[in-house]
Amino acid sequence: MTTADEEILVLFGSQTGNSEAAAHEICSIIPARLSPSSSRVTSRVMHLDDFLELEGAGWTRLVVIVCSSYGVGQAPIGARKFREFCDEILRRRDGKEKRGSAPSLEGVTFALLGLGDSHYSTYFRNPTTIHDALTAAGARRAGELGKADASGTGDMEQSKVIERWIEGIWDDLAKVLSSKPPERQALDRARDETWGFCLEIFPEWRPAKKFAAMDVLYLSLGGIILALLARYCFFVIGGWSL
Ligand SMILES: Cc1cc2nc3c(=O)[nH]c(=O)nc-3n(C[C@H](O)[C@H](O)[C@H](O)COP(=O)(O)O)c2cc1C
Repeated sequence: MTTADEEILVLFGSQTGNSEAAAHEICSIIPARLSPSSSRVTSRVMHLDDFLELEGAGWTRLVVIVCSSYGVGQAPIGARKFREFCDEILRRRDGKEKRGSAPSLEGVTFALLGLGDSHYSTYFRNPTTIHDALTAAGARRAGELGKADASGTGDMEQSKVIERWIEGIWDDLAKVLSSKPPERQALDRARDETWGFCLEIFPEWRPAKKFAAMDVLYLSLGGIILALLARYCFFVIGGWSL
């Protein structure tokens, strides 16, 4: 008998496509490498920002993150909002931001492959920030923190480091999946608190007010009154003209 499917999200941010290619590769291998005979593991790949905004931060118990640094230690395309999210967690941890608290990511485990270039004085700043923020919020890291340096040479060439990290991560990921799963409430709480936190820092994400039942009632009443008025006018004007 097979048990329920388990989904792993592969989240990325990438300016020139390297992290994106690695994320897609990891996502395509996950089902074959991590599905035990008794269940099916599925995977989806998406931008870190889309995970927050479009997926409403629906944390799975295991996420794999692949992300580079861009600008001056900043986030690349598809990870800028996620970086703001991480910066805010660290500001609150360090007491630089007094209001509110950071979301709890207890129950979430992440694997992280970071890309950067050691020629920059801000080498690896973005992956480091992601790592520190997630752990500060209570998430646990699985496996080695991957550090793929675009200036690496020989054995440390970036593409080789990426392939080695991908080849070496499966036992760590399998260990997470074979361990006791977190309580459903823990992941629900991580999702709700992350989403609430995002609404604080990105107020523009607040959904436009939907029509409530009372709005529909008032609109219907308004329509009926208008129809009655029109009918009244029709008879009055009709009566005069006779
Ligand atoms: C304009 C520019 C700015 C960059 N800034 C940084 C940086 O601040 N820190 C860093 O570690 N790497 C930096 N990098 C290097 C990239 O992170 C590296 O090339 C990486 O492989 C890009 O991966 P991606 O294709 O997934 O974006 C920068 C690269 C460019 C082209």
